[in-house]
Amino acid sequence: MLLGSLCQQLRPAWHLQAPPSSDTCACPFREVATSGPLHWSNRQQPQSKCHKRQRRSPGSVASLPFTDPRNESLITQDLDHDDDEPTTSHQIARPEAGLPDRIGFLGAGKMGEALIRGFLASGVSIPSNLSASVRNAERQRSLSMLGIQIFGSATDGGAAEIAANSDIIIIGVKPQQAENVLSALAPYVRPDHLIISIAAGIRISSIESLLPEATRVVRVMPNTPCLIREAASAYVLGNSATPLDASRTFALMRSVGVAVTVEERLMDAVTGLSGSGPAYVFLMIEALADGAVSVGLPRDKALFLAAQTVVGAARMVLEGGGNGGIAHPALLKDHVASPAGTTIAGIAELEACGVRSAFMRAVKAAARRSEELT
Ligand SMILES: NC(=O)C1=CN([C@@H]2O[C@H](COP(=O)(O)OP(=O)(O)OC[C@H]3O[C@@H](n4cnc5c(N)ncnc54)[C@H](O)[C@@H]3O)[C@@H](O)[C@H]2O)C=CC1
Ligand SMILES: O=C(O)[C@@H]1CCC=N1
Repeated sequence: MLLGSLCQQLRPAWHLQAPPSSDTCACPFREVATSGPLHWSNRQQPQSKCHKRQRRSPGSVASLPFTDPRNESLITQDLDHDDDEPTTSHQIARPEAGLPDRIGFLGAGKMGEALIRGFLASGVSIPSNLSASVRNAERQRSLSMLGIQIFGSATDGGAAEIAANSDIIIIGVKPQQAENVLSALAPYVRPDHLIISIAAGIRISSIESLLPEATRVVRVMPNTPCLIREAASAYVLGNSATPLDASRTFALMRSVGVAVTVEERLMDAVTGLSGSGPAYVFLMIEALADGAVSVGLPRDKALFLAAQTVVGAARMVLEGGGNGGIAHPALLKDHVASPAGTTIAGIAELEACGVRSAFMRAVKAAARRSEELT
């Protein structure tokens, strides 16, 4: 109720778009909802979809004065991702064959495994359509427990096996290993392959220069919450990637979280923010819990409350803007801080420690490092 009244006060300044007046949504996404060729599903597709289905809004505060990226993506891309629906048989189609895409990983470490587990959990793929080229014997054993096909090192025959058994090939090695692995892959790349690189810093032009002419390449920056289907990913198309490749990439990444398109010059910024960001937040959660432990809270309860506080606050930003929009965090912050209260005392300490500047510097430093990896 308090949030609602704040919204009323601030709506003229912050809320630019009037919501649809009835339950019948006229958004453009409705038009494309049934037209996408991408889903190979034995479930009946919904009759219509619109942006209203993306998030349930628990209240409204005030939307930021820009287009919500969730709507932008969903208007041009087709993927049904409803948390209430079962998550099976929702694989991405290989349009030429009318079959699900087979996805092969060249390198499947922490990020590759997070993607594999996320794809399996979402139902966007099934074990028999997934494979990985894995160098390390212990990882081969642990990944084979997922039921996916395992091949050896990419530079020792694995790349050929992955190419022969995949429609989409994900480059999942460290940036420093990408050149060797791409060179090993190059002789086996077919025109129908889609190559997705998740390597930080490695430019599309570098990838394309190592592969046959007109290879279809997409660069993606995911993050580890793919594992629990809460990723924030960004992607950019290479010169020969088709609109269908964009849709397949979007469908894959949307199945494990949210995904937006950006220009390639912004991929370093994305890497510094959402690629590396989970680590900043883990550190923040640990530090919040440490603070609570230092004033007497048991460790387990401190961690639990700290993590849920971050989840709750993030969801208020994502869902509190009304009509599915994003709320301004400053407004939400003001609403927690009472005059002469506890919160403003805590905030004064954070400001004295330069916490804003520290977060800004962290993102900038990580983005700079991404630039250096080129
Ligand atoms: N870890 C993260 O949060 C994120 C990582 N990335 C990117 O994902 C890529 C992988 O990162 P991580 O998973 O963290 O690293 P990782 O070191 O855990 O995984 C890389 C894997 O590639 C394997 N590998 C190396 N050479 C190989 C070869 N010739 N054949 C087969 N496998 C080989 C390694 O044994 C290892 O298991 C990097 O390029 C990174 O920039 C992108 C977004 C987030
Ligand atoms: O730390 C790294 O280099 C990778 C890229 C983004 C997140 N982790």
